Amino acid sequence: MSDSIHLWMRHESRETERRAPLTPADAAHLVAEGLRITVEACDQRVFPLADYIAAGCESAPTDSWHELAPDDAYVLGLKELPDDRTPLRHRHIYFGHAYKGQGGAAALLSRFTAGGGALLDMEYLTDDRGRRVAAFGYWAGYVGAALAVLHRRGQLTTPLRPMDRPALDALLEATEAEDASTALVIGALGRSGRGACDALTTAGLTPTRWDLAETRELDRAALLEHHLLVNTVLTTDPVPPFLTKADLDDTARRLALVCDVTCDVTSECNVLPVYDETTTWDEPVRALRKDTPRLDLIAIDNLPSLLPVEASTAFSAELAPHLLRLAEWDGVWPGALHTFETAVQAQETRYVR
Ligand SMILES: NC(=O)c1ccc[n+]([C@@H]2O[C@H](COP(=O)([O-])OP(=O)(O)OC[C@H]3O[C@@H](n4cnc5c(N)ncnc54)[C@H](O)[C@@H]3O)[C@@H](O)[C@H]2O)c1
Repeated sequence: MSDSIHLWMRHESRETERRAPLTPADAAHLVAEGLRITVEACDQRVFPLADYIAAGCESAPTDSWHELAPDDAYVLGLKELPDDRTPLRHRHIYFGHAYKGQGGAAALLSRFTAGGGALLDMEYLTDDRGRRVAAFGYWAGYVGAALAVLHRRGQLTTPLRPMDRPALDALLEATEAEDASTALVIGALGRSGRGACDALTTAGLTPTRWDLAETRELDRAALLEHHLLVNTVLTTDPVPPFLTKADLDDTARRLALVCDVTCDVTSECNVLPVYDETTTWDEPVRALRKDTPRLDLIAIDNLPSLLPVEASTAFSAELAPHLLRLAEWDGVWPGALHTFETAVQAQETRYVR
């Protein structure tokens, strides 16, 4: 039984974030297994609060975890916490983006150290073979590639709004005639890569698929021959960049659009160090070069939110079995805590030096 575990699913502070890490159906299963689950009200969440209450969860006001969540509750979320610099005393399960030298990482880790809490980062919940157990990658890749295709076909309407897969597929299929674009997906064997390839296939294209083997010795000329590049690489070690500013100025390149699903913009591991800022739902496309020839960028870091039901349902199904194992503190959890503690130690060592 897991009756000592209290999960507190918080409100997401990003207005565009409609996903949830746990669906009402999976919450019902966890409650039946003895977990206590509190769900904060969240206007934009795709699943109504009433569905969680019907599933046996308790409710709490928006953003109330600071004051109301007991110290031993696990605060569950997806994206960033409000940036208010308060010390963090709980164990938080979410995507912290704090271990790869990203902007704001040191400040976030310091908040945990100050409050005595811990980050159990969803990106670092891994199995015995080091593979992530729960990820949104597939739908990120799917949506990213779909947006790229629609932009190339002049069919991308802004601002972007969440939809469901049948509606997105209908757009891709309706615009397929006469599109002779060549598309390259790098990281094609991963989750996002598979999603990207599936969307491109739905759109009637046949993507070139590169993964580790094909980039070991990067064929830059072949890369620049494609009209569209979708980057879905996940690397934790710095590698030589796939694109440089010199490539952007290459007048012979055919490459006209880059969709960076990875969005590791401020990280040391960024394989596309040719831009500094992600793009948004309001302005999803930015020109990196206006001529020589034109090169556009799509780099949206919350792509799966555009298909919130499909993305949440897939993610929750992967995560829920691991939440059940919090009580025994086995499986993915000790490793996630160790990763956090290692990051904190590394930060403290840097400060001492
Ligand atoms: N933009 C978004 O909204 C969004 C959402 C979810 C995930 N992501 C990001 O997408 C990225 C991919 O996630 P994933 O779940 O697909 O990861 P994954 O581990 O499933 O796949 C990554 C792939 O990259 C390949 N790879 C690693 N280094 C490579 C290299 N040097 N050359 C070629 N291929 C290489 C791996 O072999 C693997 O197949 C991550 O950085 C993740 O954070 C972005």
